[in-house]
Amino acid sequence: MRTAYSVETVRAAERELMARLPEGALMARAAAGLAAVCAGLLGRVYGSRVVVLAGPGDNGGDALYAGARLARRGARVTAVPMDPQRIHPGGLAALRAAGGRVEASVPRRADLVLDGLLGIGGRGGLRPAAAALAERVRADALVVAVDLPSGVDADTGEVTGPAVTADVTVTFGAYKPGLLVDPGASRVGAVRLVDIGLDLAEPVLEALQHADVARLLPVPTASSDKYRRGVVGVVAGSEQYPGAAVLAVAGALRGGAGAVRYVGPAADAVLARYPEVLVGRGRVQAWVVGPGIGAGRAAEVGRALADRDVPVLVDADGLRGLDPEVVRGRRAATLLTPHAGEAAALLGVPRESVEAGRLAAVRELAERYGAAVLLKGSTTLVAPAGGGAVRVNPTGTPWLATAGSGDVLSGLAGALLAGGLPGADAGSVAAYLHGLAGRLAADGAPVVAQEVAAALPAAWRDVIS
Ligand SMILES: NC(=O)C1=CN([C@@H]2O[C@H](COP(=O)(O)OP(=O)(O)OC[C@H]3O[C@@H](n4cnc5c(N)ncnc54)[C@H](O)[C@@H]3O)[C@@H](O)[C@H]2O)[C@@H](O)CC1
Ligand SMILES: [K+]
Repeated sequence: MRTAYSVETVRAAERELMARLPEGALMARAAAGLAAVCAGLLGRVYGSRVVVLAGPGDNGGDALYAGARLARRGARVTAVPMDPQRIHPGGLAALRAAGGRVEASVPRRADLVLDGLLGIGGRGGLRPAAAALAERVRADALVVAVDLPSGVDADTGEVTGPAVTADVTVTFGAYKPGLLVDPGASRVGAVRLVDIGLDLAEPVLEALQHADVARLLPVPTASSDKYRRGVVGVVAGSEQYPGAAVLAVAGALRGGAGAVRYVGPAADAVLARYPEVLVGRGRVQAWVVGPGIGAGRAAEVGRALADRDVPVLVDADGLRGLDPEVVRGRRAATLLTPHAGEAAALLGVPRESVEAGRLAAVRELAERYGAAVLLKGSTTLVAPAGGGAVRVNPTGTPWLATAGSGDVLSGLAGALLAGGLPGADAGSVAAYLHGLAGRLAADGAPVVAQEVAAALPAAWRDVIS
């Protein structure tokens, strides 16, 4: 499991460690790790041109000390302070002693730029002085962000004004949520973690890895029959959107359902493609309701939710007008799977505010509905029902933003619910497999939803091998 920690937790761990170490030891560790990554990126340090954008705090200190290390190895290092009156004194002295220079404006030529403007102490987008420096960075220089790209909020990934876009981010002690959640995540480039010995408490964000998914996947045993493996009831599709039913069923079948029971007006289309499907109501171990059902079918959603002891996934049109009290009153797991627009409608806010504050939105929905919530998007997030760490999905490809892809995901997550996984596990494992299948199917080229479903077995095998 990859874990990310809040600024508060990182600062607490830092205080605790600093109390036991000589003054400056922690910053020296950070700077040494940073300089080593930069040296690796430069290949040849001697004679290279390095620019250090130095902010007023310790982030600038890290960058200046790293600059000093590179200068000692023969790099031509120029520091440009954001505010000449406020620059880390120790870092500045070290850089000068190593032969580095200080200039008021960004040099025209650079091989590597260290963004040490703001770290975890940054609040909001870059203010004008910092933004002006960041803008002058030449596109052909490698940009290495110190701890995080300046202007990205460490706790949320929110970007509320100008911000740096890095090729590489060297982060200290722990991943911060802002490195893993969009829009911040799309500005970090490759992330390198430098261990500085922090002893960290609870993470606020986690990302599953292959081994975690392999451990969570329900695998049939010799004593399993189709009912124990889970029957998934799929209420999906309409005359207008029969394909949504076919794709949700495909996801459920490929997700390891013992059987799929289809309820809705697209039975012919479903059976034509999957003759193994049962049609009509009956006992199920989980319901998937909503993909492509269109408007005016709230009664069917209500009927699934009224089955209080059976896990239910609600997606797409099923989410319209969903009553928090009904969801909160359920005993079995409920998993809601909105995209940003649907989440915005549930929260009564504009879509843009969900996209800008994805972590806050998914937490708020989980809290309001007392349900696990999977918020789809460029970084899919899954919040558990009872609070606790949010999962961020590390797999996926932009090619997955294709019609019907979400229907496959719903069926897949429904199969995992039927297999006995709790809501947030079902959602995060489904997102992981779906993203992996998308990558395998797309392989750098456009992909359609059916192919994502067809690639699920390959993704499954990849995870367990
Ligand atoms: N906490 C830790 O465990 C460690 C922290 N270290 C470094 O220290 C950094 C944090 O240092 P600081 O607490 O000094 O904070 P920062 O260096 O992130 O920023 C501090 C100052 O920037 C200014 N500022 C804030 N928002 C701004 C904005 N939007 N535009 C312009 N100026 C703004 C404020 O004056 C603020 O006091 C970390 O990111 C990391 O680089 C490392 O040295 C190692 C250990
Ligand atoms: K930075």
